[in-house]
Amino acid sequence: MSKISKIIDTAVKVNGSIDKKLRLDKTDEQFYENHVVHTDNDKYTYESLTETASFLRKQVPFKPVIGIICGSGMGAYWNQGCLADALDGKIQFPYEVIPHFPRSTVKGHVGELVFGYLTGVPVVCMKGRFHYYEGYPLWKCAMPVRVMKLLGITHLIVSNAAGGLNPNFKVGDIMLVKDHINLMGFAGNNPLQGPNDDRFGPRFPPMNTAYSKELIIEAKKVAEELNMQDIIHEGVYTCLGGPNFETVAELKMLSMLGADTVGMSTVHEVITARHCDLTVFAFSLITNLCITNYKTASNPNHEEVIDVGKMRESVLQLFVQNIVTVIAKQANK
Ligand SMILES: O=P(O)(O)O[C@H]1O[C@H](CO)[C@@H](O)[C@H]1O
Ligand SMILES: Nc1nc2[nH]cnc2c(=O)[nH]1
Repeated sequence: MSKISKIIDTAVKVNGSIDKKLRLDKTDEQFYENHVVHTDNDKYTYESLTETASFLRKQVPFKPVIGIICGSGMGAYWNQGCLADALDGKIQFPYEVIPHFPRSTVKGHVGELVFGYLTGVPVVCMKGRFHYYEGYPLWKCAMPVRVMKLLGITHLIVSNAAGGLNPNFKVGDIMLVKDHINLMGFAGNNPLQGPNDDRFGPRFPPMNTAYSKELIIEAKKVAEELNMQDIIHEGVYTCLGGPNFETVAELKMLSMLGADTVGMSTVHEVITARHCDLTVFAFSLITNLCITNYKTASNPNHEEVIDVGKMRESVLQLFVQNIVTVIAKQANK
C-alpha cells in the first residue's frame, strides 16, 4: 500500500464554521499500482480497514452516525453544489490522502470523503463512489461502506443516477429503492466473495429485508411535506457492470425480470452494508428513460445524467436533509 508522505491541512472559515481540507503535497507515485493490482491477497482485512478508520478518527473530532453516498445524480462530479458541500464544519479528505482507499478514476469525479453536520446531525458523505467499470473489483468498490461502519455509522443513505425502465417514470423523478436484482451476483460476482470475517457479519447474510421499510414510509411523508409526492415512486433497482449503456434487447429483458431502474452501482454497497448490519435507505434519480424500442434514435449519455442531477440538486438536498433529521429523531427516541 502507498505511503502518505506529507499531508497539508488547510483550514478555511466559511459562514462562521471552520472547514478543513486535507490534501497531499505531491502526486502519489503508487497511485497506478494501487488502482490496478487486485489479487485476492490484496483484499482488505479487518485490520487494514481499522487502520483507515483510525486515521480518519484521529482527525475528525466527532462520530458520524449516518453515511451518505452521493452518486452521479447528487453532485459526485461537481466542485460546488453537492450535498457534501452544504455540511457545517466540514472536514474533507480527498480519497488519495486516505490510507488504503481506492482513487476516483472517472473523469471530473471529485472523490472526497467529507465529514460534517447536516441539520445538526454528524454525517460522513462520499462525494463520488467507486464503480466496477473503473476496473475495481466489487469488494474494493464497496470498501468505504465498511470504513464508515467502523467509524460508527448506523445508517447508510445511498443515491444513484439511473435509467428509468418503468414506463410510468419521467426524467427527474425519484424512485425509492424497495429491492434490487443483483445481476452481477447471478454471474458469480459478489462483494462478499472470499473468506468471511465474522467481525463484519455472517457468512450467509439475508437480503430479503435489505431496504428499510420504515424509512421508505418516512421518505414518502418527507416527500409530501416537500410537495414532491408527484415525482416519487417505489421500485426495484438493478446494477450492471457498465460502462456501456444497455441495448434494447437487454432493457426488454430487464423489464421482464421486474427491474424499474438500471444503473451501475449501489447493489454491492447495499450488500456490504447489510452484511455489517447497517440500516439502508436508497433512491434513484431518473436521469434518462431507457429505450426499449428500435425506432428511437436518441442515445443515453453521461452528460444528460449530470445535467438532470444539477436540475434536481436543491430538491434532493432538501429531501436527504429531512430524511437525516427523521433518522436522527428515531435514534434519539
Ligand atoms: O450510480 P451512479 O454512480 O450514481 O452513476 C450512474 O451514472 C453513471 C452513468 O452515467 C454510472 O456511473 C451509473 O452508475
Ligand atoms: N446502466 C445504466 N446506468 C445508468 N446511469 C444513468 N442512466 C443509466 C442507464 O440508463 N443505464
